[in-house]
Amino acid sequence: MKDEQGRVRSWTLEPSKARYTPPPGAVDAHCHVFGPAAAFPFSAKAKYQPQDAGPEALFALRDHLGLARNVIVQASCHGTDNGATLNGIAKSARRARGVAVVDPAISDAELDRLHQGGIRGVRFNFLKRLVDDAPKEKFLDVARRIRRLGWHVVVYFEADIIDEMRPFLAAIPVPIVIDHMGRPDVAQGPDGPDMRAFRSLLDSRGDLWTKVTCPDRLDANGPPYEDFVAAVRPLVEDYPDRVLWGTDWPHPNMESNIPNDGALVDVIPRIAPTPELQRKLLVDNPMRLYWPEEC
Ligand SMILES: O=C(O)/C=C(\CC(=O)C(=O)O)C(=O)O
Repeated sequence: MKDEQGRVRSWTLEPSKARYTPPPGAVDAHCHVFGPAAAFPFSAKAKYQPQDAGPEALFALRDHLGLARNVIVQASCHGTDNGATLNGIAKSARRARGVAVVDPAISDAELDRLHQGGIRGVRFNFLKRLVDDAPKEKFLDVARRIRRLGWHVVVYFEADIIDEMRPFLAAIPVPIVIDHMGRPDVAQGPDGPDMRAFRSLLDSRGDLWTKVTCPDRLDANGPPYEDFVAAVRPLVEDYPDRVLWGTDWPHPNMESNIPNDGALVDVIPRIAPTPELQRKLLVDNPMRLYWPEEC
C-alpha cells in the first residue's frame, strides 16, 4: 500500500482481536518503529521507505492484543541512528526496551548512552536485500565490547547461510538470539533439513536463543499457518527456556501479504500448547533477557 510519496504501509489498520488471551505481563519481543520520519529520517542506505509507524501506534496495538511490553528492534531503514528506537522506549513508560544497530566504530560513551536509553542488545543483519555489508570481524569486536553491559546480540540470517554462520556464532562471547529461527523452510516439516540444521545450532551452546516468529514470512500457505505450527511447535516444546515470541509489527516489506496481528497472536497457543510453555515464551524468557532486574 503506497502513499503519494511512494512510502509503503505493510501493516493492517484494523487488526482483529485475538481469541487467545496472553498471560499478564506478556512481551512482544520483536517489533519495530518507523519514524516518524519528520523527526527521525530514514537512512540514506535504506532499502525500503515505509510510512510512519511510530510508538503511539505500536502501543495501541500492544493494548489491543492484550500484551504488556515491547522489545523494539532497530529496523534497517533507520541504519545506525537509533533515535527512533530510543524515542519509542522513552515514550513507553518503562514498558519497552530495545535492540540497536550500531556503527562498529561506536564509542564506549555512546554505548553507555544507549544502555541508559533502554537498549539491551545489538543486531547483526546478514540479509543482502536489507544491508550492504555485514563485517564479521567488526561485529565480533562489537560483541566483545558490549559484554561489560550485560547485553546480547540478535543475529538475522536466512537458512541458506547457516553453515557459513557457525564459526562466527561460536566466537560470540555473549548470549545470542537468532531472528525467526534463521528463516527455515517450514514446508519441510519439523524434521526437515532446515529445522535439523537449526536444532544443531541450538545444541551447540546453551546461551543461544531464538524467536519463534513470523508465520507470515515463513509459511507460504498463509493463515492458519499449518506448516509453521507443525514445524515450530516441537521446537518450543524441546527448547522452552530459549524461545521468544513477537509480532514483527509493522511487518517490514510485507506490503503484498499484510498479516492480521490478531491472527498472529492466535498462533501462540498452537505452538506453545500449555499455560506453562506460554508463560515461558511470553513472560519468563523475555523478562530474563530484557528486564533481568525484575526477575
Ligand atoms: O524485521 C524483520 O523481521 C524483517 C525484515 C526487516 C528487517 O529486519 C529490517 O529492516 O531490519 C525483513 O525480513 O525484511
